[in-house]
Amino acid sequence: MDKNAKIYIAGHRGMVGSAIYRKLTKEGFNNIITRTSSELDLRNQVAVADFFADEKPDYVFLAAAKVGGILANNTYRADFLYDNLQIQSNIIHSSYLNKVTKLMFLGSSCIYPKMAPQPLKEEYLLTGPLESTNEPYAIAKIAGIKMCDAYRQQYGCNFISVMPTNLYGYNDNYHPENSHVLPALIRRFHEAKVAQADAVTIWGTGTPKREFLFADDLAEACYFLMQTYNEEGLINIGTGTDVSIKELAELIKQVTGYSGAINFDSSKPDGTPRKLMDVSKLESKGWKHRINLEEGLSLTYQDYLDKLNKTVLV
Ligand SMILES: NC(=O)C1=CN([C@@H]2O[C@H](COP(=O)(O)OP(=O)(O)OC[C@H]3O[C@@H](n4cnc5c(N)ncnc54)[C@H](OP(=O)(O)O)[C@@H]3O)[C@@H](O)[C@H]2O)C=CC1
Ligand SMILES: C[C@H]1O[C@H](OP(=O)(O)OP(=O)(O)OC[C@H]2O[C@@H](n3cnc4c(=O)[nH]c(N)nc43)[C@H](O)[C@@H]2O)[C@@H](O)[C@@H](O)C1=O
Repeated sequence: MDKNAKIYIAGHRGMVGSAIYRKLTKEGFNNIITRTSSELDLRNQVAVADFFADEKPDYVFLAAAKVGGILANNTYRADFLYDNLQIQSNIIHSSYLNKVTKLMFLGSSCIYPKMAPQPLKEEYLLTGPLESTNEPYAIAKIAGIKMCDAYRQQYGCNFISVMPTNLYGYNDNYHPENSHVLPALIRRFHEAKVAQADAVTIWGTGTPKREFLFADDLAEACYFLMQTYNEEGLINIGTGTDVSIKELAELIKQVTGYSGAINFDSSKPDGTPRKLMDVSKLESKGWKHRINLEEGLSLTYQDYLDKLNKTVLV
């Protein structure tokens, strides 16, 4: 990528998009274009077509999506399917029409079958039933992978698909119900500490295992792959190690300095029992994560505290 290349980051205000923006700016790219969702609703086919025809970007990072944790995915099933299909279809098709040099589509580890062998290899895609809580989101993401492949096969477009594991970091969403587990627990433990509460309640049994990657590490991987990887299919991005939700809760308890008890609410869904990425394909290409969970959690908690000083969280 030339430093003057016109690069569109879709979703630049989100956790991932903002990390990619920071990385590209740090690397000296000076022609990055962005739009907020109120300036450009990516579900709107005509608006997206006009935007691409006017701007004609050279590279596209597709990091805009309807995103949320297990409860949001399960509750807003129609929105997760419709919004994501619309956003990605509009951007991918307009990228083809306007001869984008290269596009990166971001999927998610939830595209793999619920009971797939661990660690998850790229070849396990479409080999079994999906986890029901996030099936609509996963179906949209699988459609995105297949769309990138189809445009490559039929039109020769260099559109690639990357599958990040569960992410966390700066600019995360701390909504008490709709967020992912890691930001939800940072907020819950912090608020329990301030309120001197006796116990914090965690959803589910605490036994599911998850792999967590710091969003700035993901941005490094996306930058690396945008320059070096040009294949159809998919490539996992993760750390290759995971923890149970109970272990995560203990770590967050420590980082936030909370001293009470931890309870489990098994009426809430556990979701997929485990989704550990096989990162051998990525590592064989020369990329490895740098920030471990303990370090990333401290950075994220500090970001949460900074945010609390500036805004009132809903
Ligand atoms: N968070 C995670 O754990 C994981 C995320 N991913 C993937 O990474 C990508 C980014 O996720 P993340 O950064 O966490 O998500 P965020 O929710 O933090 O950011 C999503 C961004 O998408 C934009 N967006 C959403 N809907 C629209 C719309 N209709 N029109 C225009 N823009 C829209 C928002 O823009 P605005 O701010 O302007 O409203 C927002 O900035 C997604 O593809 C997601 O599936 C993959 C694996 C795990
Ligand atoms: C990234 C990924 O994110 C989603 O899948 P998920 O991995 O299941 O995500 P999650 O972070 O919401 O939960 C992880 C685990 O943690 C437990 N858990 C405990 N306590 C809280 C809690 O307070 N909030 C949340 N959200 N979960 C909690 C929860 O019960 C579950 O066992 C997808 O829908 C899909 O969209 C996707 O791709």
